[in-house]
Amino acid sequence: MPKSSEGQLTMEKTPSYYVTKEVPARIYTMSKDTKLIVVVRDPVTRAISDYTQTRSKKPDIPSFESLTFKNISAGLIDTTWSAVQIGMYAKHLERWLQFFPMEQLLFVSGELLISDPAGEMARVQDFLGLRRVVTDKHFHFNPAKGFPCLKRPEGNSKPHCLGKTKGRTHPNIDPEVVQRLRDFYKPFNSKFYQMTGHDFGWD
Ligand SMILES: Nc1ncnc2c1ncn2[C@@H]1O[C@H](COP(=O)(O)OS(=O)(=O)O)[C@@H](OP(=O)(O)O)[C@H]1O
Repeated sequence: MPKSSEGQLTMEKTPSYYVTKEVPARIYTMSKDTKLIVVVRDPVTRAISDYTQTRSKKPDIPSFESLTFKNISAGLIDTTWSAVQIGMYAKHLERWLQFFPMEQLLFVSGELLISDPAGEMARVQDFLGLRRVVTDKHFHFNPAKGFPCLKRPEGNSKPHCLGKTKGRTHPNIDPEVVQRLRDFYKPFNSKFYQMTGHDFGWD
């Protein structure tokens, strides 16, 4: 990581850090004061989003339904499938808490990042000890995309939306499978709400 000068913050983003076993110890060794920000969303939607992303690169992969189960008739969920495993947020958090206190972690709601981006960005800026420079003036909701886009508060420049690979249409998943996943995640979600002191409203 490059060093930050006075008045600067160095930031780095890697989605797989949160779930990679060796990472908390490595970051702690690098700098134990590091602040950690994780965007989390409903783990069921997250799994479907993950699958949609993989399928866009490998269209021949098996169905979501068949990948979800180790044994479909016994209803045994395959927790080794990364799309399922990543959403067990409480399990991953336990590893982080062996190195970092909860005060150094911020969990941003992926749902609120869409419905109230300025509100979530206020939490991020407060957490980082920054003035609230990014506000609702910086967001423009694009109804066609169904997502907020970034804009400059002054002038008429075109808002910047995320690219086509974000916000893809998800396939329809068998509602029974969705319900089985909901039931599976329930205890992990409750534990996560309890650990973070924040109810993300996924159940
Ligand atoms: N403003 C805005 N514009 C577009 N997309 C948005 C936005 N805010 C959040 N999202 C959601 O971000 C999801 C993609 O994020 P990823 O976690 O896949 O990104 S990354 O690959 O880890 O960088 C993506 O998930 P999918 O809808 O499943 O594609 C979006 O729902």
